[in-house]
Amino acid sequence: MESKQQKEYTLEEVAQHNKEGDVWIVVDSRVYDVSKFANLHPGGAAVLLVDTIVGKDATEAFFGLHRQEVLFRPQYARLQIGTLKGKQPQIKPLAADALSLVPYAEPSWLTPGFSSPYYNEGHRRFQRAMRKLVNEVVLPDAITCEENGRRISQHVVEKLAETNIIGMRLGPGKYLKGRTLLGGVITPEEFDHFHELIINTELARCGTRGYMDGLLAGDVIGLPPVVNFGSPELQAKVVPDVLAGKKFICLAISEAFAGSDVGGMQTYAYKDGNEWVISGTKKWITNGTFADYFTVGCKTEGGYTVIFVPRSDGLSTKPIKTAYSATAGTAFVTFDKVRVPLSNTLGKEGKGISVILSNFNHERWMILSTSLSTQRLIVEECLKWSQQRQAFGRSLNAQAVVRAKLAQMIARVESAQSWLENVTHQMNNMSYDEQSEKIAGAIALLKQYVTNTGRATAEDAAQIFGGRSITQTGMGKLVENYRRTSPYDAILGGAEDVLGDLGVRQALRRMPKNARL
Ligand code: HEM
Repeated sequence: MESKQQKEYTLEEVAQHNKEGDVWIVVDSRVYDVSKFANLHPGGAAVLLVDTIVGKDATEAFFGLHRQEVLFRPQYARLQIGTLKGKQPQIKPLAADALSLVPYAEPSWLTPGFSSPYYNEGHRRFQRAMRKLVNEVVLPDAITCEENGRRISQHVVEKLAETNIIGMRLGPGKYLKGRTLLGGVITPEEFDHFHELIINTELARCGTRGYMDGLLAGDVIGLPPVVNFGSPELQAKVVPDVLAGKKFICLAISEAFAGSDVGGMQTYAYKDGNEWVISGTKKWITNGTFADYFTVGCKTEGGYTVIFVPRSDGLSTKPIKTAYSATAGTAFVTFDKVRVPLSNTLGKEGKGISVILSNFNHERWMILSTSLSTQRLIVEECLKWSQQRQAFGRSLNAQAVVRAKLAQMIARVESAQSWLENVTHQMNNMSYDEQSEKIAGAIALLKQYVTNTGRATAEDAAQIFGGRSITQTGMGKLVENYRRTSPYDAILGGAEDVLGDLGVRQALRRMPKNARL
């Protein structure tokens, strides 16, 4: 906040204000009067009074200890009284839709001078609008909710509904017909999986993993079985309200008895007249604490069946404490003789496994694309930090060992991005069923690769950030969040090892019988 009245000062004038009760400092050519603030300073008053800081240009010390956003928070911006004579501040808040100029901070299609076969002008317009919306509406809520554990704010839900992001996150489909997408930057007919990839990428840049799931991930995985396998009557009753953000749905498959091995589910449904009666429990259900609807995997006579269950008497949810934020709404769900009409069956009775499996591909693709986006954010954090952090008399990136870590990080994120864009291109050109048959294995392998490399990058980032990587505020806050929560990506939607095996088994099934060296 540089107001017009602000004066210009020389370094000599600043130097006059160099004692307790009269403390001026310079950060990035901005002159601050921190005399009164000193006693409120979270880092203490004493650090502001040392010889090398008080009355001096403290830019280097400042950026060794604070993120630049500190300077732009209104309560701190108002401490600025002027600028250094003849100097212009170099660091300014970025526009809400700005791209980062740090190398590898953006995928190559967003890097000036680079081209891509996958994206057109519509994708670029869409990306800019998404970034703006995320920075202006989603990010402030993400930061607050990640910390206080409350569910996503209703005004954000309403914005996601108004822009039809809730619908778009399900992928291209009939439910988008006639809708205005992101203020009309593209038409529903243009919408493809690359737009959806952009949504995932931009949302994940908040760097708040619990909130990323709290951001209605339940809708993304719970609604497709209704859309793809529900009766027209059920769809008419459920889909519009969920897309409008008036109701929330979640996917209830995993149990304490069965996680990645869905065949081990024990929740049981039997028929009584024209109703299902459901009993059992579900665990780790994302958004379950606040969901109105549950898409439930049940054991039934002769197989498994997926059933749509509204919240009702007999269905109870309680929060599960996890290592990430309670904003995700992770729940333990209990069904105590819950009754729903037989017409709530999703897909064919006894054929629920194929409903669940076909849903998994999109879920895994969503998780890995958000995970990769945050992995890239961490690469950007490390590139910036290793440049600004001075240790042993020089920047961290002057150390070969740090550059070697950066090399690995960049290579991991870039290789995964190329693979992801290839897979996304295949999704654009295959039906839902074809995707299950042909690229379920590739998606599983790619998810294994992204989550495995993600954790390696989280560990490397922790070495680069040192103690800052274990604090939830300040310089290392994004690294801390990612390092704590990247293991989620390696588990949710199928454990990493299981997915690797699935990918190889699918390849082995397709091996020509006569393949020989
Ligand atoms: C305009 C001037 C300044 C403002 C508004 C400011 C504000 C803050 C804030 C908000 C924090 C909490 C951590 C965070 O949110 O990042 C903090 C921490 C800190 N500040 Fe400042 N600060 C200023 C100048 C300085 C200077 C010149 C020094 C010089 C050494 C300094 C040293 C520290 C230290 C040591 C911490 C604790 C860091 C940590 O826990 O890792 N601050 N400051």
